[in-house]
Amino acid sequence: MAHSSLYTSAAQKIIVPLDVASEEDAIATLNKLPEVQFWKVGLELFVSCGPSILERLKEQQKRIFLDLKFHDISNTVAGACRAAGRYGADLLTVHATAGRTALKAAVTAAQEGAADSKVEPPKVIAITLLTSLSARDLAFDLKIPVELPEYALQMALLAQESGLAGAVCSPQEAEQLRQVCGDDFLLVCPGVRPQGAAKGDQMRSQTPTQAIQAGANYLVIGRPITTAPDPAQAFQTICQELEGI
Ligand SMILES: O=c1ccn([C@@H]2O[C@H](COP(=O)(O)O)[C@@H](O)[C@H]2O)c(=O)[nH]1
Repeated sequence: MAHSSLYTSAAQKIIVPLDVASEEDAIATLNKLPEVQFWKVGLELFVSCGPSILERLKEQQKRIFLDLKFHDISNTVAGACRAAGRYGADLLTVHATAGRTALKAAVTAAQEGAADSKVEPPKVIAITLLTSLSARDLAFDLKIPVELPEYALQMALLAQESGLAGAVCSPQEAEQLRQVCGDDFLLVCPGVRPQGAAKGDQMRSQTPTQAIQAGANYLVIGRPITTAPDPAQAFQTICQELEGI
């Protein structure tokens, strides 16, 4: 059986970030990983080369997670989401800590932007707590006197109450968020590491199998794939792991 049909359902759950600084490098990454259907464009690439990379992805019928993590006053978040809504991305991020008014404004504005350019609106999802932060960081540096799982849950509930479609959380919090927020709330999990892979700056990681079993809809997996000696093989190995669940 061809790899493309064997790994289709698992492949659709994996979002690979294009964490590179030029459109040329992004296209080179795309070409190395033709099986990847869902790509993430984040701050490094978008700030480096602007929205033209989104056009390149759409030309190839790829799905797009526009991970710009807006965090500002509500008027500014709304303006950014209106502009981002015009690109036809599938997912768009804002920080939950922008607050209820900004979150509500983000959803409305993303829909307005999409209507302007006659595309489907992106699903707006909230960052609960960056996966690079530990319980220690939360308590001692951010001075937030709440246990980390409870904090992530409260941020997800704030997002849900504000009309967002889902949240970004670590796989370690996914099970609780799935139980409380229900099956219709999207859970997108970065911080996913195959067994034995380097964690880098990810502080709350789990394996692909653990993340899916905990209730994640999508896994964001970057460096374990993109910096592997054979990225296509690394992607395929993760797909095989997920097909075996
Ligand atoms: O809490 C968050 C939110 C976003 N990310 C993004 O996911 C990828 C993870 O890349 P790896 O190479 O697999 O670590 C990266 O683009 C982050 O910006 C996150 O890690 N945590």
